[in-house]
Amino acid sequence: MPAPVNPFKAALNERRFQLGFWVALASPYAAEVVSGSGYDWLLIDGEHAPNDIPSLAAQVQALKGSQSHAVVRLPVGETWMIKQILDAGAQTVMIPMVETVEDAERLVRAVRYPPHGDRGVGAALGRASRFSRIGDYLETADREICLIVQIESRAGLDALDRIAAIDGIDGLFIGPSDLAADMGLLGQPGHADVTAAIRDAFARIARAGKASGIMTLNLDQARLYRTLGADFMAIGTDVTTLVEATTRLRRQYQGEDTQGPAGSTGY
Ligand SMILES: O=C(O)C(=O)C[C@H](O)[C@@H](O)CO
Repeated sequence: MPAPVNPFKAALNERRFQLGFWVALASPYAAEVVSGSGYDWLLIDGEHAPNDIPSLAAQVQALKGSQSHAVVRLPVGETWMIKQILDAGAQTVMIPMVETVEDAERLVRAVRYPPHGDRGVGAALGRASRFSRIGDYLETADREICLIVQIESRAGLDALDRIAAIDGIDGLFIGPSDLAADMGLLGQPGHADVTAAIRDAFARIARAGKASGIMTLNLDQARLYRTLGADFMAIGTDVTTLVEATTRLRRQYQGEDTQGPAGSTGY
């Protein structure tokens, strides 16, 4: 019995658009609630949400059986974190702030078993192999692991072509908020200069034959990103949606203006 097929990786390889949503409440219960909302993937945020490996793993488990694939964003691309979250059953990991070819090549090695990488062998203890019930896991795991790197600085953009060319990098996710900040446009991810940089990045990623990812809380921006070539895109977060919905309900009951923004727009 081989490692489970990674439907998200298969979709990216076939350029079938994948609609996503950000999960940052750091709760398996909340992740399971969102997993019934029809998104192709859910970003389980280990960078900006109060998560650790156990809580990230619990949210991966909470998505099992739903149509939403777990994309786990680690806080940094530490080998030990990658090893543990893959052994816990995550099949798709996203690493923030990748800026060099060397970093990207190290990440590829971290998600692959020898001789093609240096992922530690211990999945027999983990959920990834169904606790050793998948007898062929070691031989079949690599092909079902999906590695996404975030390009979200001018240095990352400078190295983008060489990073995209690396075998084993499946997708490149442009982080508009951090890219805007690095461009001197803190809090303005929708600025025209940021959008121009994203347009160029998407074109270069496509030329490399890789998948482009992004996120936005603005639906008009989302439709623009789709026309620019986004292959996987998150269009909201659990936290901001909860703030907006709960605030709007109170205002409606109290007869207040419900048009005003309820939460942050600079994300
Ligand atoms: O830079 C970005 O934009 C991202 O990487 C997404 C944000 O980190 C996400 O937390 C939304 O604010």
